[in-house]
Amino acid sequence: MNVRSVAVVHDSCSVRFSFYSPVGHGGLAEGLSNPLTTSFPPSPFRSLHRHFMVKIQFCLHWFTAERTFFSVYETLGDFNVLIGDWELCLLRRLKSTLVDGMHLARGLRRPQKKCSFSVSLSNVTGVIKKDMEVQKQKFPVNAEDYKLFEEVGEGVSASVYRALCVPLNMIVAIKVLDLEKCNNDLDGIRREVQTMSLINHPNLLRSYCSFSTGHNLWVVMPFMAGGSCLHIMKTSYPEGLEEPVIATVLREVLKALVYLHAHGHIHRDVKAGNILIDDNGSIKLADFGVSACMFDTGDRQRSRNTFVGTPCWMAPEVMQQLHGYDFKADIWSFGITALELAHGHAPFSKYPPMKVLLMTLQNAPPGLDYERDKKFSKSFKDLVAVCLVKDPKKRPSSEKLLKHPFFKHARATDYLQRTILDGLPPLGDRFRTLKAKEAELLQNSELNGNKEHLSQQEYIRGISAWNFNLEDLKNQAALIMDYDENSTAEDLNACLKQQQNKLNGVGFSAERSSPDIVGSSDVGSHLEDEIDEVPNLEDSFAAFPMKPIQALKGCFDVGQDDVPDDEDTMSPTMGDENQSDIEQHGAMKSSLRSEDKVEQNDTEHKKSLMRPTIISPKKYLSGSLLPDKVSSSKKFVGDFERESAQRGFRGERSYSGPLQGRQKNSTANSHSEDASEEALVQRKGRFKVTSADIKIPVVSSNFSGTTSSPTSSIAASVVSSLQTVLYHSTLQKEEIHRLIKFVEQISGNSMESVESGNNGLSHIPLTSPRERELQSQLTQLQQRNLILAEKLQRQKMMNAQLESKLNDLMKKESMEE
Ligand SMILES: Nc1ncnc2c1ncn2[C@@H]1O[C@H](COP(=O)(O)OP(=O)(O)OP(=O)(O)O)[C@@H](O)[C@H]1O
Repeated sequence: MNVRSVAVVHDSCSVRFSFYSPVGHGGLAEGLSNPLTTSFPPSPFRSLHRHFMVKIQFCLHWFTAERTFFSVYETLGDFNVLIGDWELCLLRRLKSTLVDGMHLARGLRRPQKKCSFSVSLSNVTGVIKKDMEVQKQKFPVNAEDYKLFEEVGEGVSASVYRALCVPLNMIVAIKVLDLEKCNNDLDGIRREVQTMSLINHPNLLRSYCSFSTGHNLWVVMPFMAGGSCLHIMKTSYPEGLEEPVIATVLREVLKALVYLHAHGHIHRDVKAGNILIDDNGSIKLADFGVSACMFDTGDRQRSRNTFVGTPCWMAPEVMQQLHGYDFKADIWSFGITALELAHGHAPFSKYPPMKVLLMTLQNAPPGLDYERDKKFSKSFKDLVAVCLVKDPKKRPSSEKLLKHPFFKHARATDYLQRTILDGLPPLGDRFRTLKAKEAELLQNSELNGNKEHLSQQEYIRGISAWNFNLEDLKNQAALIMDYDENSTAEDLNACLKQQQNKLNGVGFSAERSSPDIVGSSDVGSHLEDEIDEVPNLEDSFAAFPMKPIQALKGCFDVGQDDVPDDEDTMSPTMGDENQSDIEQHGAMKSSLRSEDKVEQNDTEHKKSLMRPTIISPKKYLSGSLLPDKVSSSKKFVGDFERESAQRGFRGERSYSGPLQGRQKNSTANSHSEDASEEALVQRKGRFKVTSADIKIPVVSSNFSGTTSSPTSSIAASVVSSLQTVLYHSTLQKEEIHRLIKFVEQISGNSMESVESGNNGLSHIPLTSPRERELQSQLTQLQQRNLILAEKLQRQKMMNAQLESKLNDLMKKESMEE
């Protein structure tokens, strides 16, 4: 099929509908809800044997027998025409347009007689033409046919260059992946490349071709001259974008998601950094490195239980890994992306991943609730609210979401060209400037010894090399409330109200838009279930709080110097010592709280109420967030490097790694033959641990030199469950602390020691039923705590027995050998 003929056939399309509308716009609405009677023109795409997109220009005339009372000329965005689905698609689309039209007609408020409208479809637009024409071209698969120019982007696994495809005389982008450095994620790369070559949607970044050269894989794709939305925000809009811009960008992204979901894919990494803009304002969603297919079966199906994504954007069900997840995970990330575009950064982005996980699970979903969000429309706030519902079932599908009234604020994509792209320096220059800034920041921070400030800054700016040490991780496992230091006094009030509402709602994890509570309020009951299920090892592994910790331990960079002597602190072989470690941690937090200064004024007082458990941000993210190469003077691709890259040789530049951490990781991999290490895949900015892949390390001092046996894995699992119990126990302690703190705040009494349990409480005069209710909850929690401690003790004994049996078994085995 040649492009020209599509255009011609398409040109001739014209649709005419009529329906009877007895009274005013109400009648129109009625008319819309009935099937429209019409004969559709034949699909102009009949002869095409695949899906593809068209952009339709239409002119809508609304008229009665006497006169046309209004006309609307509009361009329908790209819409997906499925073969054989033409009528349905058209009808659906027109209906939604008519609803828009109806809003316009609302002002008329006059009885109508017979109403009809006609729609003429004008043409397939240039974008599609371009795509189709480009698609038809054959891209060479030799590195010599491409000329690499400047570097325009960098990710975990790759660097991206602007390049010229010499035979076609066309500017393209080439993603260069160093296969040697990504060899623990070849499957991911294969999936990414495959998905990119198969997708066909104007809002998705596809690849023209890919080939390997030396130990590099080159993926040739359209060059998106505007770069990513994150890049644009970093350069010019650190406080976020304007609402019509956000609406326009999000609508395009949503169209991409509708397509992906309709084809059974979950993107799993929707965020501003993966939304690319071309110089004409068109938008493409990129990065299919962690996408998954719902139609996968067998082993691949397990990927839908994979702990994957980027923490701030990750849906609660993805973190929990309890029942797997589906397309709705993308809707959550989409909601977070909306907030990211509105504020310039994602919610919780200043916190380290462990906290992000806990906050996502325990806090009410973030939203546009603060004073600074007053400028945003109700429909925007609603869009965010419907996406950020903890229960995935209650989130709308992408298709439904596309009909959300918020998208009425969306404009044609050339609006983006006129607004956010106008005046921007070329992408390569921007990329270079940003990198130089980052390097400078790194240098200054290192000079000032102020790494944590740097970490936070960089993290907020989107550079998320998840680089930890274990001690930090443990410290991060603190429950904190959503409190933003940048908030205004009104924000604080709003936040206070929110927190009080949460308290009033008994649990601490109120769901703004959903009554479902995912969090600590029901920890006790869950916990009891878990304890009862200890022998059911599969289930015990599925318990949330343990998994992220294990996942984080294995997944992130734990540099040699970061690893404490008690390296197995969080490992399943954790013994009493480690238990006391966790307790110590709890104690540390409570001591921190007790050190809280008496607040001077009201606002400060409120602040203290809102962040009772924020712990010192000491060493949030250990180590640099920047690639090694950033700090080196050799940051920008020079001729030599270009040449090297063209020869498939990238020398010392570890592009594919984040960098410091990634290199450490690969070192760790190389020096460790431990299979448990191999299964864990580390990524910068997002992490990926397949539950099926995680092999819990079972090596302990007791079993030194042994490989895992069924018995040892049972022991490991039991210990893992114990850890879960411990963890829950810590969580409960925190709940108690918070309750006490709250009671303290409202009664105006200070308590000497929260650790004194009931005794401490008895000093408080209970003046209101609410206080009494809280106290009874507190007592219940404390009782549960006691029961749990007992159960824990029993489990410990069981574990000791198992260990001794295991030792006996092993002795026997070694004697037999
Ligand atoms: N086609 C393109 N045109 C212009 N810039 C691009 C293009 N593709 C990618 N980039 C830029 O390069 C950056 C890294 O690309 P990409 O996200 O594909 O790499 P990655 O290794 O998968 O990254 P990560 O896993 O960290 O998200 C992007 O954030 C974007 O800024």
